[in-house]
Amino acid sequence: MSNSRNNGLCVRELEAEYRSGELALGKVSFTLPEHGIYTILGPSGSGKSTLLRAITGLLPEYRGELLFNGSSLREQKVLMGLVPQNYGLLPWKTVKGNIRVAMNIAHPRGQSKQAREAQIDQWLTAMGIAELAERYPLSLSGGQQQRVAIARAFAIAPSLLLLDEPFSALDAITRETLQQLFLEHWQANPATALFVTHDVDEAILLGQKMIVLPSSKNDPAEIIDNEEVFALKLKEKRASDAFFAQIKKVRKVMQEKW
Ligand SMILES: Nc1ncnc2c1ncn2[C@@H]1O[C@H](COP(=O)(O)OP(=O)(O)OP(=O)(O)O)[C@@H](O)[C@H]1O
Repeated sequence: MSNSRNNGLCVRELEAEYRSGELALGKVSFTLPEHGIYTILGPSGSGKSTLLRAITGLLPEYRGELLFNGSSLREQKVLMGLVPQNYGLLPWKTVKGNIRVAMNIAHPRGQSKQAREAQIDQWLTAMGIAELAERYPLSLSGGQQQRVAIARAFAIAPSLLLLDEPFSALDAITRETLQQLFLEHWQANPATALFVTHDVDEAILLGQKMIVLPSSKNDPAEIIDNEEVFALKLKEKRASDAFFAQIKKVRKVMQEKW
């Protein structure tokens, strides 16, 4: 039986390998409360994508436990929105078609066709890409494809939202705009979210906690509380003392663990 106390995603001693005897992800444990957002930092190869793959079910073999709302994640149907590193868009579908397919799969007996189309239009407008609706993914820039992937992930109203470096292809200004957009939409459409990034500032700006994976798979991950920064408005965060203090803290952990 689940209760509100253990609602959310619980990762217990999760460990994975692709080749026998070679750890891709060391033992990682954390509890992400329902509608919470944690960011994940880690050096290249530390297992960030592997962790997301285990959660989505794309990596069927792992040791340890994954619980959602108190029960095994694998034994229940949890609607997940994934923004993968390569955006994962279907090249033969238009922008609108990509979002439509995801919505049809996620909610096969959902709203009327008309309501669904209106919702797709709303998400495209929210992400500032309404004019790209009939374009095909290969004709879009990396940043535009990322917006489509984010719109698609939000449009299915997932319980779990998993983002693997979603803003990596963007210039600094567009990245800031999308961070703002992302936070606004996450607040209005709360999902339990894990956000992988290589960018320390971004991890501190977006996460209630930061999970820092070590380079050695035998060391434990470091979990850094970030509620003070998280409580501020995004625009205020960058100039706050708390933000600079967190940068120092995260860099110290990186020096010790990377
Ligand atoms: N399909 C695969 N087959 C074999 N080994 C893999 C596979 N995918 C990842 N690995 C290995 O697992 C380890 C963790 O990889 P993963 O992609 O999870 O790291 P990451 O932290 O996401 O890296 P990056 O920041 O570079 O994206 C690495 O040593 C990698 O070489």
